[in-house]
Amino acid sequence: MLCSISALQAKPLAVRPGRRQAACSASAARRDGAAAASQSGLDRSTPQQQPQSPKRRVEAAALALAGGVTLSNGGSLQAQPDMDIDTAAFQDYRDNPPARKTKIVCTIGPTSCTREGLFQLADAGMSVVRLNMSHGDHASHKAVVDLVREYNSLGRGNLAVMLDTKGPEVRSGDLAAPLQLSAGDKVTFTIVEGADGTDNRIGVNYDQFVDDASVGDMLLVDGGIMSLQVERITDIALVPARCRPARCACRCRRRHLNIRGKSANLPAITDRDWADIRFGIEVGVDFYALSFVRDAAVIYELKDGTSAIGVLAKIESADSVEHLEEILDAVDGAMVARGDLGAELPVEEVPYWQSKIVQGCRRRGKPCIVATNMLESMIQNPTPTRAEVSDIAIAVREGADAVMLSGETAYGRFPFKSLDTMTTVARRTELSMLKYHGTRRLADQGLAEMFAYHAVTMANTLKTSLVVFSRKGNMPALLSHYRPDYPIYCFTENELVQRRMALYHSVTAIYMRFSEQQEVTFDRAIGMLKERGHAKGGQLVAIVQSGRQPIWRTASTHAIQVRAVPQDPAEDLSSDDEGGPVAKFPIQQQQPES
Ligand SMILES: Nc1ncnc2c1ncn2[C@@H]1O[C@H](COP(=O)(O)OP(=O)(O)O)[C@@H](O)[C@H]1O
Ligand SMILES: C=C(OP(=O)(O)O)C(=O)O
Repeated sequence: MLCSISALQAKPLAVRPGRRQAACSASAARRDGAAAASQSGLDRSTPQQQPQSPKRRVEAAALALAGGVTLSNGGSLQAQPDMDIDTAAFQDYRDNPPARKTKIVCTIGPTSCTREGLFQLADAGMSVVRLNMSHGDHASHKAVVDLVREYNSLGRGNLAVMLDTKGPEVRSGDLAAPLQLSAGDKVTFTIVEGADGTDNRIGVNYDQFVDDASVGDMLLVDGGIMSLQVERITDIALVPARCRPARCACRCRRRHLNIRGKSANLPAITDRDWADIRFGIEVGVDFYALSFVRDAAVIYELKDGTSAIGVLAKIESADSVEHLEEILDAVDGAMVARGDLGAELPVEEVPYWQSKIVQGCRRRGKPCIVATNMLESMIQNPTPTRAEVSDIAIAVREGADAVMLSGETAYGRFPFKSLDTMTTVARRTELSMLKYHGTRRLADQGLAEMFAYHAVTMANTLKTSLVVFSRKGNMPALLSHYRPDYPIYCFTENELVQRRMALYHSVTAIYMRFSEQQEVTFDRAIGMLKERGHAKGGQLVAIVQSGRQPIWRTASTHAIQVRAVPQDPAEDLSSDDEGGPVAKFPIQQQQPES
């Protein structure tokens, strides 16, 4: 049984569905369909829910492979409205849920930096560890990276590390004691040394603060938790302001300060950031999240010296949204940093920008993280608010690659419950929206792009996972871009690629040494999928191999195949009237195209 589409660099597509392949696909399709129908007990009388005959599904797959079809759900060749809900598939998924597709970034801080804490978060579904360089020191961050390496080397998972630069941010200084303020109280922000909250005088780390502010401006503390109106600016660099809330505990210790609508006039990457960036190279982080990016120039500056490390732009300033398209063209991915974004821009504009940024990344096939305040109330409480749950669901529905926890896992009282809540909400949301849709329509016509597109269409039609072999990570990223219904298993012998995939939607990356022989490698990979419970005997998988150079000398540069996972003797070899029992793997050597 082998369905294979392959092409040498400039060759046209050839569809070669053999009889065995049709038989295998048909039997698997029948099993799928029957299982879904019996589990759901649903009335399938509407056209969209009509079970498709196995033959039609295979024909549909072949048609889809022949091109000209929009990315769609299992079997239907019509374009589906976005976020469609397929009730039968929902039931199917609920009974046999695949891996979560949306990744989770956790900020590591005092409550999660121990071996036990970090391992527990990792076991519970953390994909990427975020080091916030605004806090902690190099020694404490290095200790976290060491724990991540230990976790990965134990074979327990595949965590990536993201170093989030402090950036040219404006922050208040330390306080000797918490401040209690009442309405009408005046607060003075000053660059004069020694201000520690005494007499309501608070330090600021930015010398030009006074030049940027004007009387009447709103000064936001911690993204707007407190807002203060600037009443007076003195020539000794003081900014007195009136406190808005009736009575509040002033959360002013090392907090972000933003003047609404104005970006600070600081260098894009400060000396302190460069030191942190060098530290990132030394310890081998996988991503930089660059704070307060204003335009693309700073991205090129950073990428110049650090090519192996993915650069994500944090979109969090009025300047960055103005230059959004050029920034997204330059970066490897982005973060919707809603804390500062909602302080520099009117907060009601944040959802609009969130959608723009997520869609902008998805169009370019670049990963996007939605961050900040996702489960803020769980810093103190064991349960989320309904609004927080909806907020996560929206990010998942928009197709963000990842959602992020900040204070919830860094210093909150319920770091594990927060992660558990986020995981559950993400998965539930994914179950209710089987169909994501690719956003690019073969715009640049590259062969790899076309293969990714068709492989995803085929896998969706046949309801199979995708298996990809990758040396540089390009093909799994492309497959992820098209948001397949089922997981992408990326096999690689490059640990950097493996870790980087931790951020990409739907991708589970598995380290595996490739054999000189393609068939041995495929065999080994399918064996690993079975061992880890990702695939069962008799199931189909779509194998994709594509790149500028073939991995195996005798193989095509580009190939898509559908194969059946071999049955163990103990497994039920259910017979199939079109082709007999599913054959043992490997069934047939793939021949290179001449
Ligand atoms: N490495 C760290 N060491 C100490 N505290 C940390 C660390 N990382 C994060 N935190 C705490 O967690 C809070 C929330 O994290 P985050 O949202 O990343 O911070 P911020 O908004 O201050 O940039 C921080 O304000 C800080 O109190
Ligand atoms: C993620 C953000 O950045 P930081 O935690 O550095 O404030 C944000 O502003 O939302």
